[in-house]
Amino acid sequence: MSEPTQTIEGWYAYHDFRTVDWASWKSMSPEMRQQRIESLQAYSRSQREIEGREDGSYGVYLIAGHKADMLIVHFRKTMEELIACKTEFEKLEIADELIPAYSYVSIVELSSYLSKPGSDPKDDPRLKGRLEPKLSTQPKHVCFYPMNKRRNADDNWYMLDKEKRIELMTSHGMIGRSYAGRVYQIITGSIGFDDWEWGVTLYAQDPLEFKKLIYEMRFDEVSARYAEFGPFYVGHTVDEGELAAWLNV
Ligand code: VOV
Repeated sequence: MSEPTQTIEGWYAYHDFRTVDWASWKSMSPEMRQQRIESLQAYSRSQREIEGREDGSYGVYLIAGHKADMLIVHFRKTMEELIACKTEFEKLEIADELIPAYSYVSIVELSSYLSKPGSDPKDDPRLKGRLEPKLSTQPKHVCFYPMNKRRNADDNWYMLDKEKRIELMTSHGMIGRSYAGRVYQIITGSIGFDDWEWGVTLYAQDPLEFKKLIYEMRFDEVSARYAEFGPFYVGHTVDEGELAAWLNV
């Protein structure tokens, strides 16, 4: 058996994709719409306060294409809190108009591939920011997709020996680092939690950087040979005022 890679985990993550039922939304009276928008804004503001308490993080995004219209991301200390976030949202009146399109449950994960042998990654103070990322400080655009590492008879990531996996991940890290300051990645592990093995959440000021980075990685062996991808979602962050303007009919 190959030696499993040690991982350390941070906040639990819930990516909640929604589609607006525009027909139902448009058929409401302006007063009903306004009331629902205001309660969504109040909910959103209260969720954002979690960052100040360092107990989690929250972000709202508009999504391009027909797969979803918006994305709400919750980071929390426990799985129970993720469920509470979901329930609190569903109890809002406007949730009846925001139809679930996709969701992803995972936990922020760092693997030990590139850490120095013998060192305890938990001793590194820089890690806190990576394990407990603040969504409010991320660049404007977001890209999310789930992925697996392949387990075919010929190409099975989980049967490679540790040295080979370190070699491949080193090459992966080098490509990623050439995008330093332009693309920020949050890797969340989801084995046992959701249908894929990882969620990849990327942030960039310019969405074209997503295409450039992901394309370049396709040529790198770890992605070319071992990666399998789920659906891709791309969009940008909005504050409460922009959210209200977007919902305004
Ligand atoms: C800004 C870009 C960027 C950078 C700098 C970066 C670096 C790194 C490092 C240093 C490490 C390993 C240690 C750790 O920190 O965990 C990882 C780990 C990982 N990555 Fe990565 N990655 C990036 C970006 C990046 C992208 C775009 C993808 C999607 C792949 C693609 O083809 O679409 C990805 C995937 C992953 C995954 C699934 C893991 C976990 C793999 C496992 O088997 O455990 N990643 N990644």
